[in-house]
Amino acid sequence: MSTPDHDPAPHAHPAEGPAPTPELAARPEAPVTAVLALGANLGDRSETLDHAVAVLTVTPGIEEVRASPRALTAPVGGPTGQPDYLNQVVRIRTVLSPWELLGVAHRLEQDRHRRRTVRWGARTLDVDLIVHGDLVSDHPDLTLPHPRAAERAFVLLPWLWLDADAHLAGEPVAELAARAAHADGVRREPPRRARLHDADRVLPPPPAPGTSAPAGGSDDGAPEVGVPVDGLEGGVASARPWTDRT
Ligand SMILES: Nc1ncnc2c1ncn2[C@@H]1O[C@H](COP(=O)(O)OP(=O)(O)OP(=O)(O)O)[C@@H](O)[C@H]1O
Ligand SMILES: Nc1nc2c(c(=O)[nH]1)N=C(CO)CN2
Repeated sequence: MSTPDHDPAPHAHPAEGPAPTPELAARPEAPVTAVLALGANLGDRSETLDHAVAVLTVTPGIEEVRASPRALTAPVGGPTGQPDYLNQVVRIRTVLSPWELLGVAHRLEQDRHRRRTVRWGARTLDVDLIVHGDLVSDHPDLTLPHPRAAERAFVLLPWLWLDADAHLAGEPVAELAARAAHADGVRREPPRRARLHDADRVLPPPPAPGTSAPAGGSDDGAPEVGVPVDGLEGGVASARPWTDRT
Protein backbone atom coordinates (compact mmCIF):
# COMPACT_ATOMS: atom_id res chain seq x y z
CA MET A 1 0.00 0.00 0.00
CA SER A 2 1.34 3.41 -0.78
CA THR A 3 0.59 6.80 0.68
CA PRO A 4 1.49 10.18 -0.82
CA ASP A 5 4.73 10.11 1.14
CA HIS A 6 5.63 6.49 0.52
CA ASP A 7 5.77 6.23 -3.22
CA PRO A 8 7.67 2.99 -3.92
CA ALA A 9 9.14 4.38 -7.14
CA PRO A 10 10.08 8.04 -6.66
CA HIS A 11 11.38 9.67 -9.81
CA ALA A 12 14.54 11.76 -9.98
CA HIS A 13 13.93 15.46 -9.96
CA PRO A 14 15.01 17.58 -12.96
CA ALA A 15 17.06 19.86 -10.67
CA GLU A 16 19.50 16.95 -10.33
CA GLY A 17 20.49 17.48 -14.00
CA PRO A 18 21.89 20.47 -15.86
CA ALA A 19 19.99 23.76 -15.92
CA PRO A 20 17.59 23.93 -18.87
CA THR A 21 18.47 27.54 -19.79
CA PRO A 22 21.60 29.70 -19.48
CA GLU A 23 19.69 32.20 -17.30
CA LEU A 24 18.81 29.50 -14.77
CA ALA A 25 22.44 28.29 -14.73
CA ALA A 26 23.99 31.74 -14.20
CA ARG A 27 25.38 32.59 -10.79
CA PRO A 28 24.87 36.24 -9.89
CA GLU A 29 28.08 38.28 -9.70
CA ALA A 30 27.01 39.73 -6.36
CA PRO A 31 24.53 38.33 -3.85
CA VAL A 32 20.88 38.75 -4.79
CA THR A 33 17.80 38.47 -2.60
CA ALA A 34 15.83 35.28 -3.03
CA VAL A 35 12.65 34.16 -1.31
CA LEU A 36 11.66 30.59 -0.54
CA ALA A 37 8.27 29.38 0.67
CA LEU A 38 8.13 26.36 2.97
CA GLY A 39 5.05 24.27 3.66
CA ALA A 40 4.57 21.06 5.65
CA ASN A 41 1.42 19.17 6.54
CA LEU A 42 2.65 15.70 7.46
CA GLY A 43 4.91 14.59 10.31
CA ASP A 44 6.40 16.97 12.86
CA ARG A 45 5.78 20.13 10.86
CA SER A 46 7.52 22.44 13.27
CA GLU A 47 10.66 20.33 13.51
CA THR A 48 10.70 19.98 9.72
CA LEU A 49 10.70 23.74 9.24
CA ASP A 50 13.33 24.17 11.98
CA HIS A 51 15.56 21.72 10.13
CA ALA A 52 15.02 23.37 6.75
CA VAL A 53 15.86 26.84 8.06
CA ALA A 54 18.91 25.49 9.91
CA VAL A 55 20.21 23.81 6.74
CA LEU A 56 19.69 26.98 4.70
CA THR A 57 21.66 28.87 7.34
CA VAL A 58 24.74 26.69 6.81
CA THR A 59 24.50 26.18 3.06
CA PRO A 60 27.51 27.58 1.21
CA GLY A 61 26.46 30.41 -1.11
CA ILE A 62 23.57 31.43 1.17
CA GLU A 63 23.79 34.20 3.74
CA GLU A 64 21.58 36.57 5.72
CA VAL A 65 18.83 34.01 6.27
CA ARG A 66 15.69 35.64 7.67
CA ALA A 67 12.71 33.46 8.46
CA SER A 68 9.17 34.79 8.77
CA PRO A 69 6.74 34.04 11.54
CA ARG A 70 4.92 30.82 10.84
CA ALA A 71 1.29 30.37 9.86
CA LEU A 72 -1.03 27.47 10.41
CA THR A 73 -3.06 27.36 7.21
CA ALA A 74 -6.04 25.53 5.80
CA PRO A 75 -5.06 23.43 2.74
CA VAL A 76 -5.77 25.13 -0.58
CA GLY A 77 -6.50 22.76 -3.47
CA GLY A 78 -5.64 19.07 -3.60
CA PRO A 79 -7.50 16.17 -2.00
CA THR A 80 -9.98 16.99 0.74
CA GLY A 81 -9.34 15.94 4.33
CA GLN A 82 -5.66 16.91 4.40
CA PRO A 83 -4.16 18.18 7.66
CA ASP A 84 -3.49 21.89 8.02
CA TYR A 85 -0.16 23.20 6.77
CA LEU A 86 2.53 24.99 8.67
CA ASN A 87 3.83 27.65 6.27
CA GLN A 88 6.81 29.95 6.47
CA VAL A 89 8.72 32.23 4.11
CA VAL A 90 12.50 32.55 4.16
CA ARG A 91 14.39 35.45 2.63
CA ILE A 92 18.07 34.96 1.85
CA ARG A 93 20.96 36.60 0.06
CA THR A 94 22.65 34.21 -2.31
CA VAL A 95 25.27 33.80 -4.98
CA LEU A 96 23.81 30.45 -6.02
CA SER A 97 22.23 30.21 -9.44
CA PRO A 98 18.45 29.75 -9.53
CA TRP A 99 18.92 26.15 -10.61
CA GLU A 100 21.38 25.49 -7.77
CA LEU A 101 18.92 26.99 -5.33
CA LEU A 102 16.14 24.76 -6.67
CA GLY A 103 18.53 21.85 -6.09
CA VAL A 104 18.95 22.96 -2.47
CA ALA A 105 15.16 23.15 -2.15
CA HIS A 106 14.74 19.64 -3.47
CA ARG A 107 17.44 18.22 -1.20
CA LEU A 108 15.59 19.74 1.73
CA GLU A 109 12.43 18.00 0.55
CA GLN A 110 14.29 14.72 0.07
CA ASP A 111 15.74 15.04 3.59
CA ARG A 112 12.14 14.77 4.69
CA HIS A 113 11.45 11.86 2.31
CA ARG A 114 9.07 13.88 0.20
CA ARG A 115 7.46 11.86 -2.56
CA ARG A 116 5.59 13.44 -5.44
CA THR A 117 2.45 11.53 -6.36
CA VAL A 118 -0.78 13.48 -6.05
CA ARG A 119 -0.80 17.10 -7.23
CA TRP A 120 -1.13 19.37 -4.19
CA GLY A 121 -1.40 16.28 -2.00
CA ALA A 122 -0.24 16.20 1.62
CA ARG A 123 3.52 16.41 2.00
CA THR A 124 6.21 16.32 4.65
CA LEU A 125 7.86 19.38 3.11
CA ASP A 126 7.38 21.56 0.07
CA VAL A 127 9.98 24.20 -0.77
CA ASP A 128 9.10 26.60 -3.57
CA LEU A 129 11.39 29.24 -5.01
CA ILE A 130 9.32 32.43 -5.14
CA VAL A 131 11.87 34.91 -6.53
CA HIS A 132 15.56 34.94 -7.33
CA GLY A 133 16.65 38.56 -7.70
CA ASP A 134 14.80 40.07 -10.63
CA LEU A 135 15.02 36.99 -12.80
CA VAL A 136 12.03 36.14 -14.94
CA SER A 137 11.84 32.56 -16.25
CA ASP A 138 8.96 30.82 -17.98
CA HIS A 139 10.62 27.42 -18.07
CA PRO A 140 8.23 24.81 -16.56
CA ASP A 141 11.02 23.24 -14.48
CA LEU A 142 11.71 26.58 -12.81
CA THR A 143 9.27 29.42 -13.39
CA LEU A 144 10.19 32.73 -11.75
CA PRO A 145 8.61 34.45 -10.04
CA HIS A 146 6.68 31.39 -8.85
CA PRO A 147 3.54 31.37 -11.03
CA ARG A 148 1.04 30.95 -8.19
CA ALA A 149 2.73 32.98 -5.42
CA ALA A 150 0.87 36.22 -6.19
CA GLU A 151 -2.46 34.62 -5.28
CA ARG A 152 -1.41 32.47 -2.31
CA ALA A 153 -2.27 33.97 1.06
CA PHE A 154 -0.22 31.22 2.73
CA VAL A 155 2.87 32.68 1.01
CA LEU A 156 1.98 36.38 0.92
CA LEU A 157 0.99 36.86 4.57
CA PRO A 158 4.10 35.28 6.14
CA TRP A 159 6.23 37.22 3.62
CA LEU A 160 4.47 40.44 4.60
CA TRP A 161 5.00 39.74 8.31
CA LEU A 162 8.72 39.37 7.56
CA ASP A 163 9.02 42.36 5.25
CA ALA A 164 6.26 44.95 5.15
CA ASP A 165 7.89 46.59 2.08
CA ALA A 166 8.24 43.41 0.02
CA HIS A 167 7.36 43.50 -3.67
CA LEU A 168 6.56 40.66 -6.03
CA ALA A 169 6.97 41.38 -9.73
CA GLY A 170 6.68 45.10 -9.02
CA GLU A 171 3.51 44.83 -6.91
CA PRO A 172 3.49 45.41 -3.16
CA VAL A 173 3.00 42.13 -1.36
CA ALA A 174 0.69 44.01 1.01
CA GLU A 175 -1.70 44.72 -1.88
CA LEU A 176 -1.51 41.19 -3.22
CA ALA A 177 -2.17 39.82 0.27
CA ALA A 178 -5.17 42.10 0.71
CA ARG A 179 -6.69 40.68 -2.50
CA ALA A 180 -5.74 37.03 -1.95
CA ALA A 181 -8.44 34.43 -1.47
CA HIS A 182 -8.30 32.08 1.53
CA ALA A 183 -6.58 34.68 3.76
CA ASP A 184 -9.05 33.80 6.51
CA GLY A 185 -7.53 30.31 6.60
CA VAL A 186 -4.10 31.73 7.56
CA ARG A 187 -3.49 31.95 11.31
CA ARG A 188 -0.25 33.48 12.54
CA GLU A 189 1.61 31.33 15.05
CA PRO A 190 2.77 33.12 18.18
CA PRO A 191 6.56 33.70 18.35
CA ARG A 192 8.31 30.81 19.97
CA ARG A 193 11.72 29.87 21.23
CA ALA A 194 13.41 26.64 20.25
CA ARG A 195 13.32 24.02 22.94
CA LEU A 196 16.03 21.47 22.43
CA HIS A 197 16.26 18.04 23.96
CA ASP A 198 18.71 18.04 26.82
CA ALA A 199 20.87 15.49 24.99
CA ASP A 200 21.31 17.92 22.07
CA ARG A 201 22.39 20.81 24.21
CA VAL A 202 25.93 22.07 24.15
CA LEU A 203 26.64 23.08 27.70
CA PRO A 204 27.97 26.59 28.20
CA PRO A 205 31.37 27.01 29.81
CA PRO A 206 31.35 27.04 33.61
CA PRO A 207 31.05 30.40 35.32
CA ALA A 208 34.27 32.35 35.76
CA PRO A 209 35.66 32.19 39.30
CA GLY A 210 33.90 34.65 41.54
CA THR A 211 30.80 34.96 39.33
CA SER A 212 27.52 33.13 39.46
CA ALA A 213 26.14 33.66 35.94
CA PRO A 214 27.11 31.19 33.20
CA ALA A 215 28.91 32.69 30.20
CA GLY A 216 26.94 32.92 26.97
CA GLY A 217 23.46 31.46 26.62
CA SER A 218 20.22 33.06 25.67
CA ASP A 219 18.05 35.35 27.69
CA ASP A 220 15.65 32.58 28.70
CA GLY A 221 18.42 30.51 30.24
CA ALA A 222 18.70 28.07 27.33
CA PRO A 223 22.29 27.87 26.08
CA GLU A 224 23.22 29.04 22.57
CA VAL A 225 23.79 25.90 20.57
CA GLY A 226 25.09 24.84 17.21
CA VAL A 227 22.71 23.07 14.87
CA PRO A 228 24.05 19.80 13.52
CA VAL A 229 22.99 19.23 9.94
CA ASP A 230 23.52 16.54 7.38
CA GLY A 231 23.03 16.26 3.65
CA LEU A 232 24.72 19.54 2.78
CA GLU A 233 28.19 20.93 3.35
CA GLY A 234 28.58 23.45 6.12
CA GLY A 235 28.80 21.55 9.40
CA VAL A 236 27.38 23.28 12.40
CA ALA A 237 25.62 26.62 12.43
CA SER A 238 26.17 29.11 15.17
CA ALA A 239 23.19 31.20 14.07
CA ARG A 240 19.82 30.76 15.72
CA PRO A 241 17.51 29.18 13.17
CA TRP A 242 14.28 30.10 14.90
CA THR A 243 14.40 33.67 13.66
CA ASP A 244 10.85 34.69 14.48
CA ARG A 245 11.75 38.35 14.38
CA THR A 246 8.74 40.56 14.26
N1 LIG B 1 9.39 28.52 -8.74
C1 LIG B 1 9.39 27.19 -8.58
N2 LIG B 1 9.67 26.65 -7.37
C2 LIG B 1 9.65 25.31 -7.20
N3 LIG B 1 9.38 24.42 -8.17
C3 LIG B 1 9.09 24.92 -9.40
C4 LIG B 1 9.09 26.31 -9.65
N4 LIG B 1 8.77 26.50 -10.96
C5 LIG B 1 8.61 25.30 -11.50
N5 LIG B 1 8.79 24.33 -10.58
C6 LIG B 1 8.67 22.92 -10.87
O1 LIG B 1 7.44 22.48 -10.34
C7 LIG B 1 7.55 21.08 -10.17
C8 LIG B 1 6.52 20.62 -9.17
O2 LIG B 1 6.86 21.15 -7.92
P1 LIG B 1 6.08 20.73 -6.63
O3 LIG B 1 5.91 19.25 -6.60
O4 LIG B 1 6.78 21.36 -5.47
O5 LIG B 1 4.66 21.39 -6.90
P2 LIG B 1 3.56 21.65 -5.86
O6 LIG B 1 4.20 22.24 -4.64
O7 LIG B 1 2.76 20.41 -5.63
O8 LIG B 1 2.65 22.72 -6.55
P3 LIG B 1 2.93 24.26 -6.77
O9 LIG B 1 3.96 24.33 -7.85
O10 LIG B 1 1.59 24.78 -7.16
O11 LIG B 1 3.42 24.83 -5.46
C9 LIG B 1 8.96 20.84 -9.71
O12 LIG B 1 9.44 19.65 -10.22
C10 LIG B 1 9.72 22.05 -10.24
O13 LIG B 1 10.68 21.68 -11.21
N1 LIG C 1 -2.40 25.92 3.01
C1 LIG C 1 -1.61 25.46 2.03
N2 LIG C 1 -2.15 24.93 0.94
C2 LIG C 1 -1.34 24.48 -0.07
C3 LIG C 1 0.04 24.56 0.06
C4 LIG C 1 0.58 25.11 1.25
O1 LIG C 1 1.84 25.20 1.42
N3 LIG C 1 -0.26 25.57 2.20
N4 LIG C 1 0.84 24.13 -0.95
C5 LIG C 1 0.32 23.67 -2.05
C6 LIG C 1 1.21 23.29 -3.17
O2 LIG C 1 2.43 23.85 -3.08
C7 LIG C 1 -1.10 23.50 -2.26
N5 LIG C 1 -1.90 23.96 -1.17
